[in-house]
Amino acid sequence: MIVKNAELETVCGITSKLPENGQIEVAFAGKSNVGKSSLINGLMNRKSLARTSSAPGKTQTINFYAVTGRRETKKEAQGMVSADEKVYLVDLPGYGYAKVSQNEKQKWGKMIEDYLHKSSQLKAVFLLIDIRHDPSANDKQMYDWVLHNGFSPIIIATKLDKIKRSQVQKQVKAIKQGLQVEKGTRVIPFSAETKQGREEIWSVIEGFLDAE
Ligand SMILES: Nc1nc2c(ncn2[C@@H]2O[C@H](COP(=O)(O)OP(=O)(O)OP(=O)(O)O)[C@@H](O)[C@H]2O)c(=O)[nH]1
Ligand SMILES: [Mg+2]
Repeated sequence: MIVKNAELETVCGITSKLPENGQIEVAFAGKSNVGKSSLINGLMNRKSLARTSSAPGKTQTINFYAVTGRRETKKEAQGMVSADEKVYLVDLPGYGYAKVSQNEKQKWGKMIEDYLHKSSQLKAVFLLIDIRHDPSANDKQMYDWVLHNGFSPIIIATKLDKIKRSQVQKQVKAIKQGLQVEKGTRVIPFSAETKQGREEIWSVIEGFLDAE
C-alpha cells in the first residue's frame, strides 16, 4: 500500500459510539508496551501520529486511524489508475499492565471486549507478541478469546531488531507453541525500527479489502 493520507479520526472511550460509515477496520491487540502504536505508525509511514511511550499503559482509548492509500498494482504499471482505498487501523489499549488499578483494568477489558463484539466492520484482529518472550497467560487468553469471537488472529512478532537473525525461527516456533495456534496461523516478524515485515502486513490487510 502506498499511503497517501493518515489521520486520527475517532477516539473511543468507555461510552463512545463506534464510527458507522461502512469502512473496514483491522485491530491491533496485545500486551502493554508490545509495540501496537509503533506498528501502526510504521504502517502509516508516520513517526508519531499514534502516541508511543517506553512506559507501558500509554494508549488508554480505542483509536481509529483512517488511512487512505493506493496499491502498487499491475494496472498502475500499465498506466491505468487504480482507485483509492480506505481502511481503519484500530489501536487498542494494552492488557496486562500491573500498575493500573483493578477497576481501570476491568473498564479497559470491557471496552476492548465490547468493541470486538460490536463492530460489524472489524475484519481482522492482529495479536502482537514480543519476539523475545514466550506468550504470557494473558496472551493465550486473548488469542483464545479472539478465536472464539470468530476471527483467526494473525500473530505479529514485534521488536524483531532486538534479537539475532539466527534466533528468529526458534522464537516464532515458541510463540506458536505457547499460543497453541491453529494450523496455518501466520506469524509475521516485524520491526518498527527497520520496518521489516511492513509489506507483508499490508498485503494481509489488502487481502481483507479484496474480500469485501
Ligand atoms: N527496538 C524496538 N523498539 C520498539 C519496537 N516497537 C516498539 N518499540 C518500543 O517499545 C515501546 C512501546 O511501544 P508502543 O508502540 O508505545 O507500545 P504499545 O503496545 O502501543 O503500548 P501501550 O499503548 O502502552 O499498550 C516504545 O518505547 C517503542 O519505541 C521495535 O520494533 N523495535
Ligand atoms: Mg499504544
